[in-house]
Amino acid sequence: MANVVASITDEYDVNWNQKLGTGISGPVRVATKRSTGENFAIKVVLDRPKARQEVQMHWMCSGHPQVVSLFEVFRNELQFPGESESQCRLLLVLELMDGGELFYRISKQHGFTERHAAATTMQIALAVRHLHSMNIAHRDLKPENLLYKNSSEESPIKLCDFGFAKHDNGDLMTPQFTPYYVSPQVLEAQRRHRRDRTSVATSTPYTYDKSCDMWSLGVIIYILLCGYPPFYSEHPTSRRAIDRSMRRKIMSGTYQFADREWGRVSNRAKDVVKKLLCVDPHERMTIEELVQHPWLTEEAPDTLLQSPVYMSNKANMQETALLHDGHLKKMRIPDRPTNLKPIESAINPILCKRKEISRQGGIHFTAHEAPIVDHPSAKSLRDVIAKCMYPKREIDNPQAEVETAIQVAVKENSENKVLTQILEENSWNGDKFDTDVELMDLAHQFKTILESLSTTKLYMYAKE
Ligand SMILES: Nc1ncnc2c1ncn2[C@@H]1O[C@H](COP(=O)(O)OP(=O)(O)OP(=O)(O)O)[C@@H](O)[C@H]1O
Repeated sequence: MANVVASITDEYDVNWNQKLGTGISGPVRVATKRSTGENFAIKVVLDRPKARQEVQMHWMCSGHPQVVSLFEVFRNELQFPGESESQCRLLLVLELMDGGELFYRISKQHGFTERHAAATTMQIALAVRHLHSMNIAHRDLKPENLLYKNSSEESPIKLCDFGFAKHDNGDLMTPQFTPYYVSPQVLEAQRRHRRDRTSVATSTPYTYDKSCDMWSLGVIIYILLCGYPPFYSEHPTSRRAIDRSMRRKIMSGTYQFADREWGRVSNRAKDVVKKLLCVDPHERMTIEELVQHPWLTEEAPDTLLQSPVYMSNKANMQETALLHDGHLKKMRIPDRPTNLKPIESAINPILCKRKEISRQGGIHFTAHEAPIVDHPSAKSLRDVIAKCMYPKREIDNPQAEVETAIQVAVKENSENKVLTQILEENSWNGDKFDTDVELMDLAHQFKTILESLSTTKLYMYAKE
C-alpha cells in the first residue's frame, strides 16, 4: 500500500489483505497489537461527520458484553491502491469477532432448536436493551450486524455497526431501513419525507424511534424460527427495493405462520413475534417487555427447527443481501448535516486535553482517555419530548403528564436559560401551563434545549 501516513502502524501490524467482511464503508481487516500479540478487527471509514457520529455512538455503547467493543480510534491519512491521493480516515480498533455472522452460523448448525432461538434472542435483546436504556436507537438491526465472538458452542453474540445509531431524542427522522427489516412507521416516515420534499405541507413531523429496532427484532426472531422473512416480495426480480405488494404487507402487518414451519413452534414464541411485528408502534412490545417475556425467561421447548435448512440456501441469502445493498444505496436519506470542526482547531479544553497528536499528524484516542458522557440533565428533557410525542393512548389529559415531566426537568435544569425562556413563552406558571399547549411544537422546542446542552457535552469531536 502506497503513501500510508499511519500512526496506527506504530502500534498495530495491520493485515491489509485479510478481509473479515465488507460493508458499504469498505472491508474490515485484521490487525495484531505489537505490544501484546492480540488480534483485533480494524474498520476503516472516511473521516466524515457521519463516521464521527458512528464512532461517538459506538463509543457510548461499547463495554456491554453483547456489544462489540471499540477500543480505540486513530485518525490517519491513508492512500489505498487506485486512489490518486491520500484521504483522512478513521480507523476503529474493534474486538475481533471470529465466529461469523448470525444466520451464516445458524445455517451450519445441526439440531437448532426453539430453545437455541430463545437463547440467541435473549442475547440480541440484551444488546438492544443496553442501547435503549441510553436512549440510543441502532436503526440498522440486521443479521449481518450480529456477530459471534468465536466458533465455540458457547460463543456470545454481539451487536456491531453503529453507522446509523442515533440519540432517540425525538429527532430520529431519517428513515433508515432494509427491505425485510423495515417497520410501518419508517415507511410512513419515508412517505412524509417524500411529500415534504415535493413541498406539500404537512403539520405532523415524521418520526423514527426505538420501536423500529423492536420491529427489526421481530423480523430477526421470525427468521430464526422458520428460516425466511415474514414479508417478502411477490416479484423477487423487481429492481425496486420494496415493491408495492411488499410495502402493502408491511404497512398492514400481513404475514403468516405457515403450518409447515410453524406448526410445532410454541405459542409463546408466536406471541413474541406478534407483539413485535405489531403495526402500531404504541402497541408494540418494548425491549423491557421482551426481556421479561416468559419465552425468554423460562425454558423454551426443545423442538427442532427447520430454519438452518432454509438459511443454507445460498441463492435466497444472496438475493436478500443484494436487495439490502441496493436498497441501502437508494433509500438512505442523508441525515441533517452536522458541521464538525477539524479536531485540531477544537478549543474545548477537555477535548484538547484528550487529543493526542502523533508525530505524523495522526490523532489517537484510547478508551480510558475519552469516555463520552451524556449530559446528566438531558434525560429529563428527553422524557418531556417523549411524553409530548408519544402520549399514552389511555390518558385523557396528556398535557398533565407532560407538565409533570417538565416539573422534573425544571428541577434538574434550573440554570438553563433556554428552558426558562421556552417555558415563559408557553405561559408556564411554575407548576403547569395556563393554556393548552401544542405538544408536538413543544417537543421541537425542547429539542433545541437538548441541542444547546450538546455544546457543553463531552464530545469526542467538537460540534460547530
Ligand atoms: N469486529 C468485527 N470482527 C469481525 N468481523 C467484523 C467485525 N466488524 C465487522 N465485521 C464484518 O465486516 C462486515 C461489515 O462491517 P460493518 O457492518 O461494521 O460495516 P459497514 O460498512 O458499516 O456495513 P453496512 O454495509 O452493513 O452498513 C460485517 O458484516 C462483518 O461481517
